[in-house]
Amino acid sequence: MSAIPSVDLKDFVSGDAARKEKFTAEIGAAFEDIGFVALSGHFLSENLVEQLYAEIKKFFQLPQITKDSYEIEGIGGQRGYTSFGKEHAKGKKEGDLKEFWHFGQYVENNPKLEAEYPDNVKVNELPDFNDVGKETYQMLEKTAKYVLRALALHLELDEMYFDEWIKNGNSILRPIHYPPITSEPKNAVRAAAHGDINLITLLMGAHGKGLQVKNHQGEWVDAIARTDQLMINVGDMLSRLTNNKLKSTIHQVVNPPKELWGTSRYSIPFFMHPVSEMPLNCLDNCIDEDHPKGFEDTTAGEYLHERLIELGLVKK
Ligand SMILES: O=C(O)CCC(=O)C(=O)O
Ligand SMILES: [Fe+2]
Repeated sequence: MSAIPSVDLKDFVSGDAARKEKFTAEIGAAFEDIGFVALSGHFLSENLVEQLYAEIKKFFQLPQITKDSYEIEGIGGQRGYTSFGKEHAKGKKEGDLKEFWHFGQYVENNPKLEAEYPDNVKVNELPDFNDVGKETYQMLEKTAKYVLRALALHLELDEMYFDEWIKNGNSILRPIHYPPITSEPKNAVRAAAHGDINLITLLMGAHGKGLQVKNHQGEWVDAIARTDQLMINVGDMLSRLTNNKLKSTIHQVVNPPKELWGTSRYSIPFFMHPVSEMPLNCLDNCIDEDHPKGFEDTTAGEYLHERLIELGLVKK
């Protein structure tokens, strides 16, 4: 049996109260324990997923000089391309063995946020890349909205509690390419052990081996999803908000065995962020004598800024 429980979002949106409660209880229990679930019944079609993989493979195969022209100074890697080895996990000096692209929010009817967020970057060489990225972004955002509604119910909040904070939120869709390994990586790994910064992460591409999650015994367990499932996990923002009732579990992507060094890995996390004003102050109903308040008050914007400095993406 897999260490990661499976849930089906169709239960939540079925219109059947018992199925909705079942989904809420299952995902709530999983997020209080291992912090990860494999989710089917999401809003991504097979066709869209195939198209996105095709586009991102084409992008990462472009000449390095073309890719470099999409790496934009001064926006902390928040949009466009980030080259190989730039990002490192918190507290680690070796860069991760990956290059990636960022799609950001498509703001609607909000001039303040349009000014706050960097513009999305258009890849001129690939006519469909941008539209396919946008559609995937919006389908994952919709999936995340329902997952957060279930979590709100689990936390005994209003079902729509997160809705106002995630509308036009600062989420990021990050197609990642881990290239073939060509020489002994020493201490560097594809993605060193880390917790995600955001509220929740929806990960496409966890079908092969590589992603591992640290369980409560401190052992690394494989997190492998079926092809129709997204891997979903709690990020540090949600862990803070819930005073660590929901667990942001440390995970990593290990290097393959030497005979597979010649293969690339492609994965596509969607990091669900709220707007920067969202308070991350621990919820009152998550604080009691046995669970004293464990985190200082902050906002999503302040917290994100602090964490991007630690990752080497933003300078102080
Ligand atoms: O590549 C993966 O499967 C996971 C990547 C990851 O954990 C991350 O980018 O935060
Ligand atoms: Fe992660």
